[in-house]
Amino acid sequence: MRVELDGLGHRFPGGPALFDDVSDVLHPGEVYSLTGPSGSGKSTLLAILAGWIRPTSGEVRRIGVEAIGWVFQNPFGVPGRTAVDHVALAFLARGDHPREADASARRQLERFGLAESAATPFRSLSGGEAQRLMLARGLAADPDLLLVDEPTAQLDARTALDVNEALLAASSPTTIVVVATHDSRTRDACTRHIDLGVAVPPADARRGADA
Ligand SMILES: Nc1ncnc2c1ncn2[C@@H]1O[C@H](COP(=O)(O)OP(=O)(O)OP(=O)(O)O)[C@@H](O)[C@H]1O
Repeated sequence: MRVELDGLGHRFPGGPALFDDVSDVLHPGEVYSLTGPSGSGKSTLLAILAGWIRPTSGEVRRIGVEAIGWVFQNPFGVPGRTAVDHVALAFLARGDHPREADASARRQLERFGLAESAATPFRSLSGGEAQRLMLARGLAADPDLLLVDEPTAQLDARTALDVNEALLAASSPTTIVVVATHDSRTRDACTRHIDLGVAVPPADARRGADA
């Protein structure tokens, strides 16, 4: 299984070129950071990887990738359901027996430093705990490709540190993980890096488009 990025570039109609000629091959077992300044197209590239947006140049080849999961920057869950319920649901959806699903969910929570919060309702989790729960749940579903958009954007520095540490636990031999971030510490927690570089100033980009 792999995802091949072949000369990817994108420009929304009437907008500047966001990135150009991005090529890489993504493999399971790695956690890829996707960095670049605000507006450089990180979220757009995630959407291209997911197949939601067609790039204006180049091609994405998803080889053997069927299930794609997302973790968004705003954690969402069922307020009254416990942390362990959120993760167990992913195992139940994979066909596990409820007792096995519960045990697997607890192991998964432990991996993400949430063992103590297993019985805590989602509404009472801190922002960092909720974000780690989203990562735990995202990986529990065992997607082939997990796309994580700015996981620390809404968090203070101390809480972001916990989430960055959780990213170190996010590597899975059966999942390609891609994390869009502008946080250098989140980048450092990843095992491989894709940098979209400096955003092209709109005026220059338009001149390029008109040329
Ligand atoms: N559907 C769309 N149509 C037109 N322009 C868009 C669309 N989606 C995003 N853009 C523009 O494309 C640019 C890149 O957006 P994107 O969200 O991909 O960047 P980003 O690097 O993730 O930014 P940030 O770090 O601020 O989240 C922005 O200027 C944005 O306004």
